[in-house]
Amino acid sequence: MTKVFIDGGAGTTGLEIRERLAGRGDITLIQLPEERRKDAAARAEALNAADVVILCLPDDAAREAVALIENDHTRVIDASTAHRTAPGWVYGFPELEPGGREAVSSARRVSNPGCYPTGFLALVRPVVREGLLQPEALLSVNAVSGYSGGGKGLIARYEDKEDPDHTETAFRAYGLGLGHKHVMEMQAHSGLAHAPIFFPSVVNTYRGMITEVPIHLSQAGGSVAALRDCLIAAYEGATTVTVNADTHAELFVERQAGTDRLELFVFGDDRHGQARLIAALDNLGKGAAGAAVQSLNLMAGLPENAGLRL
Ligand SMILES: NC(=O)C1=CN([C@@H]2O[C@H](COP(=O)(O)OP(=O)(O)OC[C@H]3O[C@@H](n4cnc5c(N)ncnc54)[C@H](OP(=O)(O)O)[C@@H]3O)[C@@H](O)[C@H]2O)C=CC1
Ligand SMILES: CC(=O)N[C@@H](CCC(=O)OP(=O)(O)O)C(=O)O
Repeated sequence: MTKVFIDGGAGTTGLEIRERLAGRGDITLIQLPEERRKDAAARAEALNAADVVILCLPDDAAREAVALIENDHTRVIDASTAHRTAPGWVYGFPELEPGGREAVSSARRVSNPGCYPTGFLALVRPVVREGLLQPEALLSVNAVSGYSGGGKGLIARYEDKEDPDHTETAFRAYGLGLGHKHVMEMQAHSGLAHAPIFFPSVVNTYRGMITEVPIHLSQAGGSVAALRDCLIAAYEGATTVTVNADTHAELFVERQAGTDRLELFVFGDDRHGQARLIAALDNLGKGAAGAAVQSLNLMAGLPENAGLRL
């Protein structure tokens, strides 16, 4: 029986992870009473008693939680941005690189990928690795997220009419200063020499995400089929990542809402020399809780897809 403690278990991602672990006979959850869930001493005790801890905290609190671990036994999955490019941390995306599954299985410290980078990297990393796209390529990423992607604070902004920043707008672009916290992660794990230009946005729906990378075929593989074949080969045998060969799909942001799947598409036309690489996922699924539970399963030697919504 694997003992798991979710630090930040009352937050948006923490609650999603709890739902996926509920009723499982192979996991025991260590839980703190509501009044002690932010008490450093209580957290330290739970962090050190667990086999695996999952940090669903703001970045600074996640760093603090890691510092509170004083033994060699407790293994960590950090859902925050704090350690995604940090030395000594394994990137918790088992399908992304050959050997990724083994790396996560044996890791003591795993950083859970960001929701936007999950879609971007799934599309771009295999194409760079196989040499269809030069590392010097200059890319852009357009993405749209459900508002749960911003956690309790952003959920309140959309759902609580008393919130000072309440909005009912359908579409909101943000990160316009081009310094979004996910950009470094996207560059570091893609193998690109230059950071992509990132255009994130939020729509007035709770969950779901679409991430797109537009590409000129003259700098990427030469044909739509070459790009699609590259992705199909990269994810052969993967169960959470699939490549859909539909060339005329209409994509709704909620397409994978409520699932832990990551679905990839390559649209385009060789005659126009352009392609659109698109990923559909749930920001709270493969973009957060689903990925964390998948890593937990691998680290604990349990069936990789246990508890996942596939
Ligand atoms: N939402 C998403 O789609 C995704 C989120 N993430 C990342 O996951 C992490 C959690 O995000 P999310 O669940 O959305 O955020 P939430 O704001 O919904 O939840 C964070 C939780 O952490 C608690 N918390 C804050 N500080 C402390 C502390 N010092 N000790 C104990 N608990 C604390 C908060 O308490 P309180 O309830 O009192 O505020 C809250 O319950 C973040 O780093 C985020 O970037 C990653 C990918 C996707
Ligand atoms: C809609 C929205 O606000 N999304 C969040 C990203 C959510 C997420 O992925 O959190 P991590 O940074 O831990 O990966 C944002 O852009 O900051």
